[in-house]
Amino acid sequence: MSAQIIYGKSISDSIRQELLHEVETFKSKGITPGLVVILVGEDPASQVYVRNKAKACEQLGYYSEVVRVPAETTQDELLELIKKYNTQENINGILVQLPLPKHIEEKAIIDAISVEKDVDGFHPENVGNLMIGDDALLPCTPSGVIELLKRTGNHPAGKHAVVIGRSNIVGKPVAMLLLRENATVTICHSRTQNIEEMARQADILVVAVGIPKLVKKDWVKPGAVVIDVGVNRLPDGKLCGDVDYDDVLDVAGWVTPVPGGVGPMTITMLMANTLKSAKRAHE
Ligand SMILES: Nc1nc(=O)c2c([nH]1)NC[C@@H]1CN(c3ccc(C(=O)N[C@@H](CCC(=O)O)C(=O)O)cc3)C=[N+]21
Repeated sequence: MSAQIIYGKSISDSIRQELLHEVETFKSKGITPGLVVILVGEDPASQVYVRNKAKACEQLGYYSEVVRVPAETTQDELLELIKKYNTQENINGILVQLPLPKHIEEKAIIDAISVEKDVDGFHPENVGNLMIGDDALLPCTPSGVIELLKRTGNHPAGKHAVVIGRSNIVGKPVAMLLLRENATVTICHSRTQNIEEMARQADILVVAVGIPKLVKKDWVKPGAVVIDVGVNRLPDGKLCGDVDYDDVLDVAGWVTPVPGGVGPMTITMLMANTLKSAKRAHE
């Protein structure tokens, strides 16, 4: 038996098609969603993502700006830039690409982005609303994971979901969203004992730790859904996940590839958030 592959790229394409219809209705009222992506410094991996985001904007007919500032930009200068976009009416979403250079405090930057334009869903008020279950801009990768599950018929309700990783960007929010979908959720991390055994309890296993090929077939319950959030650039330039894809293939029921799995969904959910923010701004 071999796992079914979850083609994030094609699921992402069909969501973009749905978004395109919505955008067209919206634009017929003379309103265009706008996104600004701010890139500090020249990290080559970030360049690729930023390019993909700009491409998605073009595809959907959004207004988009990419602002590139040098790595030496001060925190105050960056805060000024954010303030400008906070008040600029043609901009509905502000994304400051992370990680930032060490002399800039990420928290100060995230806090400065207006809650309404926080399309990453990283602002404390959006995080709080996610936790409470109120309406919020949800973080893109976690909501992409939920979409992948639902659109392949793998509804989380009643399932045991095990999340490996506890970052603010993926692990914690994806656990919260799974809980909201009525899964029973376990969060594992670097200090978890018997992590392999924990993972093997999962009906849905979400891995977001940034360790290439950490998860082997012994970690996977037969038939489980394995969602690989890892994006690790290997020395040869190739992209690889946190899951040993070839190894788990004959044990898992479902598995996401890297690339072509969660990555494209992240950008699509960013587009969905930007549209949501634009709609709210014109209510
Ligand atoms: N403020 C902020 N928000 C982010 O959402 C954010 C960020 N900072 N910093 C970096 C990470 C990483 N990230 C990815 C987005 C798309 C792909 C993606 O589309 N990946 C393609 C392949 C791309 C390639 O070939 O490199 C795939 O997996 O198929 C990957 C990674 C967003 N991030």
